Amino acid sequence: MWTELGATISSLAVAFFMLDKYSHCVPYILRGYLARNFRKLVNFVNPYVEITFLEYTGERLKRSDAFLAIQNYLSTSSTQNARKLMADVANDSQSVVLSMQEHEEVTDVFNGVNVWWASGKILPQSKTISFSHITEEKRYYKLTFDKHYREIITKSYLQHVLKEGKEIKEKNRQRMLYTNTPSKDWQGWRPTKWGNIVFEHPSTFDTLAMETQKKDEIKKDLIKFSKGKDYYAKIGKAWKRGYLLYGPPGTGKSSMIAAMANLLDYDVYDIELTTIKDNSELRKLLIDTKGRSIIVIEDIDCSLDLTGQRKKRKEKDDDEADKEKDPILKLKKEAEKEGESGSKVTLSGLLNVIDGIWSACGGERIIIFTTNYVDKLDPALIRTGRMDKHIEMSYCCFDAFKVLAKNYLDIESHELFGKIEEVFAGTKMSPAYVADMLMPKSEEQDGETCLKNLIAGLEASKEEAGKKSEEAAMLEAEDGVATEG
Ligand SMILES: Nc1ncnc2c1ncn2[C@@H]1O[C@H](COP(=O)(O)OP(=O)(O)OP(=O)(O)O)[C@@H](O)[C@H]1O
Ligand SMILES: [Mg+2]
Repeated sequence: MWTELGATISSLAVAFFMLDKYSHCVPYILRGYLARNFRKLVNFVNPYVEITFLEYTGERLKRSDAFLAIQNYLSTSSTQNARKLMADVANDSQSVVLSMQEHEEVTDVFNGVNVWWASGKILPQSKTISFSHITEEKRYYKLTFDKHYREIITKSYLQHVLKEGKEIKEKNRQRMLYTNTPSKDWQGWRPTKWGNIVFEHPSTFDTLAMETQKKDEIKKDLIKFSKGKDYYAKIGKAWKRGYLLYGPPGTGKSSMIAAMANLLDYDVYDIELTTIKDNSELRKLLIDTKGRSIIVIEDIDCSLDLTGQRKKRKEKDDDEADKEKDPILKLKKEAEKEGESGSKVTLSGLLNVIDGIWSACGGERIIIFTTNYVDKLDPALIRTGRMDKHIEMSYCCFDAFKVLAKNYLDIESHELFGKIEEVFAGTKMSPAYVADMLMPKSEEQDGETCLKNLIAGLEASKEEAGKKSEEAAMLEAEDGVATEG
């Protein structure tokens, strides 16, 4: 095809050169006419149409869905045609998915019509380090076809490619766990806002120890959300849902997130707020997340002092004047500045990301905040509508213990259960502790030994708690006497 086209164009070029050389022989009017219409002439004899699909559209904020679909679609046809391929592992971790490398070409046939796909990249114009996206490499796919088939290709064929590509992507999809990278890595040859690894957490709702009724309610809520595309469109709400998970350490908040992701088959984006410079960076990160995902901000109360930040900064400014005077303090301050994370994400920035106008990009997303101290959070952050559902992860109850005993020891009932239920009343033990007690530590330890160990542990902690409360009561009484005195 290219040889033919090249030959035609070079013949035209030769004709034009001859025309120019012997211009004195050609009438002036005809010469002008030919010059003006040279391009039209080339287009006329060129029987092919080209369509380019760039990897990034819209000022590089989001990867083009079409590009990804084409990449997946070509992964099947290129395996037979292309000579340079790239390999990746499929989601079963057993097979390999191949895709064509850059500057490769493959042919495809649709309803008897031949089309040609070529992959390529536009390299940066200069290799100097620049912070402008213009200098970054741009990958693309180029589709070439005979212009007589314009209708069938631009309509039916492209639709077929996008549909097939999406299906292949879904089939080969590996669920990912993403975490945000520092913004200095967002520029350059391989911009990456998110670092990722394959998500393989084994936690499920079956392994999660909590009251059965509460667990079922959460499961139903999640499934209803994931099937709610049309419903959310009907009521005019962005297709997203916020969950607040709160409770003491080791009560299964992180395990719950993993179980949710496994139930819905979603990716997980774990946002580390302290490494994000400002609200605009936070927004960019959010835009670069895909649908069908869970966006997590763990320990929201520790991530940023969202409420106190402004106050602290003001106090700092007041100190500034004093430090300027003292050279040692000045040096210390500079060193501190270097080590500082420097995050300027504010409460309003975070709220904007959760339910501002940008939050609707993508759809089908769950936002989860976790905290050990729900009372510390700003009410604006957790009001209904922002965090649609508040889930308390509490200390281990007998119901939760039964789930753990079944999972860890394969025991569904035992004569010691009565005793255990008795000891559980009034103890505050995290499921993490109970799970650890129930895990056999050697080949010799059987289920009964583990249950006995648990009873001993629970009784010991109950005794200790009793002693502590006695001591506290005594201190209180002493205080009372002292104040009276
Ligand atoms: N409800 C639970 N069901 C089953 N296992 C649990 C549960 N809670 C805790 N565990 C066990 O304890 C470990 C720690 O739990 P997890 O990390 O989910 O707690 P967390 O609430 O996120 O704690 P933190 O507040 O410290 O982050 C888990 O790996 C799991 O084995
Ligand atoms: Mg956790």
